[in-house]
Amino acid sequence: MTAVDHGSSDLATRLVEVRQRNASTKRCLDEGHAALAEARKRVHRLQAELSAGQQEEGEIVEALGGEAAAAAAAEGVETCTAVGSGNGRPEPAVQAAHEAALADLSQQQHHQQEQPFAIQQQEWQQQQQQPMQQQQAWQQPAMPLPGGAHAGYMLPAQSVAGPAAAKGPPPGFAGAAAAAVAAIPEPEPKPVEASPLAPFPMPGRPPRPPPPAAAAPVAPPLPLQPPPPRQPQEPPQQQQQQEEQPQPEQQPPLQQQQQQAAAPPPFRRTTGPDTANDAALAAALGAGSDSDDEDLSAAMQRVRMGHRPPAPTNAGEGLGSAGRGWGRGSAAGGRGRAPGAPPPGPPADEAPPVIGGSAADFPALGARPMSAPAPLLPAPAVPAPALQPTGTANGQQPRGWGSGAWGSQSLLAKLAASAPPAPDGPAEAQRAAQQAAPPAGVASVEVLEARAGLRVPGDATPDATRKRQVQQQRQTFEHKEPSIKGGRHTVNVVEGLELHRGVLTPAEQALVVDEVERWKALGTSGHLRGRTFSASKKWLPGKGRVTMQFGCCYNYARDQLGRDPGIIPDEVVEPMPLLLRALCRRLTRWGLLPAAKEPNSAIINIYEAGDCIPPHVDHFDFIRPFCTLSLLSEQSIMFGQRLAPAGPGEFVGHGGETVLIPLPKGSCLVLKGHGGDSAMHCVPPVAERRISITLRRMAPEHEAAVQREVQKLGAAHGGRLLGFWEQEAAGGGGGRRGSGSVMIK
Ligand SMILES: O=C(O)CCC(=O)C(=O)O
Ligand SMILES: [Fe+2]
Repeated sequence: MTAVDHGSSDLATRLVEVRQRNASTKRCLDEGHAALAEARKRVHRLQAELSAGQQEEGEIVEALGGEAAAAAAAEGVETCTAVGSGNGRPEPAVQAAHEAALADLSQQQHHQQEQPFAIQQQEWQQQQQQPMQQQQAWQQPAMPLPGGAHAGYMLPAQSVAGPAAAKGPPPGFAGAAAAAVAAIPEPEPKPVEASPLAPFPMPGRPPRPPPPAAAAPVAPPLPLQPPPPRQPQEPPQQQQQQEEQPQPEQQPPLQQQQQQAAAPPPFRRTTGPDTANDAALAAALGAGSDSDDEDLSAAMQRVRMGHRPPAPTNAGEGLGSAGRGWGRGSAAGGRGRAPGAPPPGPPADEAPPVIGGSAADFPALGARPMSAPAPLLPAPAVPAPALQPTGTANGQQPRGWGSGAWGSQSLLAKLAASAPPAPDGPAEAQRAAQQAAPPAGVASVEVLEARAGLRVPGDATPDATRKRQVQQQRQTFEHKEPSIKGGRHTVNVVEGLELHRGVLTPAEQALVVDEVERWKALGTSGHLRGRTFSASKKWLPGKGRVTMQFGCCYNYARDQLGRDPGIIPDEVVEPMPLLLRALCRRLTRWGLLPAAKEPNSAIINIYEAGDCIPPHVDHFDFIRPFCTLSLLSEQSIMFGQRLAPAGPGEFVGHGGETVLIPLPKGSCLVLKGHGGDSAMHCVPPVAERRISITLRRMAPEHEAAVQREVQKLGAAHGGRLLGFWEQEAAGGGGGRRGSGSVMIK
């Protein structure tokens, strides 16, 4: 055989080998695809099953009525009292019966609400006498927590250290297929078509005997303990995997325990400074006079003199000046009370009783329109502020409300363009800020923020410094529980949550609160478009949560017109005010949210003492991550794999387990991962007035639909829609009662 023969035979052998290997790889790939398809199908099936279960559950609970359901829950019956939830789809007759029952409740609520609570207390006391490690954990939260048994404790404001464990392949797959499947991102949690975990989604539970803890009294009281002081710098943490094999519980470090025992700093009040009017600023900036302070002042003055409704007397009050966030009542609400502690909220003689209940009970946005949408007026003889062409934000300009038709883009573009680079240290920050200082005549990001009403004029703290300070305080959380899916898995209920403190300084909080109060006054007097503003009927004390939504209309529950929970594009609401857009821009500029996910919608919740928001998972019409900002008082948000109302203003977790995270004033809680996708959350009755601003970005298809409707409405009137703040800035007196909006060609 010649050398050439040898060569070609080697090649032939190699060819066979390579072909075999390729065939094998292809087989694995096919297997991977098949496994993926199966997994997707399974997820879809489970979600459909869940949706159907929720619906059935809602109907049963609806039929039972709030009180009976609460009693059932207190008796350990597995029930999720999503009374009247959108998933429940109550028939009109059932709905009417429910309304009547609730009306009765409003007459007799005092007596009726005592019963479930009494039952719970009794059971709780009985349970206290049982020497269970689990209960000791509740009583002694600062002590080491037993594995998986620490129910309902106040989650220490503590970062979770440690790298995320590598996510192993799902059981049953091996080799390349397993790797392929393991590498697949979690399927989009969208496919629940009927009502994906919408309003107060009480996810259905597979039929199985209740776990031992479920039969226990639902009220594992939480210890009243102050949240620990802010931690100094903490390195960024990797996300925890959602479900892991059981691991030994981590014991809180001694230092942290001591910090928890420390008394909170005194609560102080200040009066917020008057706010600059963002509308006037936007108009002036939009007209190209971004450095013309005279124009700005004149426009602001015009707004203040002519079009500003009287602010409520409490506007701007109640802000802790220290910004440290240890407000009173951080452990208030829900099942998070210490044994023997009084119910949450203000003293009994001034606190209205809270009735737990349905989506419809709470002033759920869009649950039912409180008033007919404001009629459109013909185009007024008001000159439109000349708006600049849209700019780019961090290179990725969100579409929708942020662009064109609804307002000045120029300010936001400048905000983004003038953002200083990320610094590495304090000196670096200063240098970076100086280097990034815009040339003469170009407004800096600090100035632009001030013009948007977000930053106090004269506050020259470099944006880069603020960004670094906030980033250094990022906190992540861990609370592992046995997975409700069963098996040996545990789940970190709060995986993916991030708490960022100091996103707004106390003075900035005052600015924002002042604006929110002003918007509320506009809404109360009927000056905001359609369903932008939604107030409680107030026929049930304690349910007076006022809500305002900007950017899109969102149905928490099925509405009177039979529309499902989710974004309702044809209910056009006010666009995002400039202040909120500047705030969203800050969040992306500082890296709290990805630039591509900059929020374009907002829901503002104004809680009076005793108000709450029932358990829910935010609708998947909004993408993750999203976030919620806290103002006025520090209150706690509760998370759990499954949460359900268990009595008046009482929420209980699956097996009694809940996690409370105190939300300091000026902080921003980012929700994603398990904490944003799967775990439920609620805000138990608040002890003090609180405002939260939930900022979310619509999924692209919804954003497009909303935009279409806005344009359609504009075109139908031969112009385009202006937001209320644009009208104010235009000096057109927007906010004429009933108008809600004007058209400007
Ligand atoms: O008030 C909060 O912090 C939470 C609000 C919330 O969960 C929501 O708007 O979906
Ligand atoms: Fe929420």
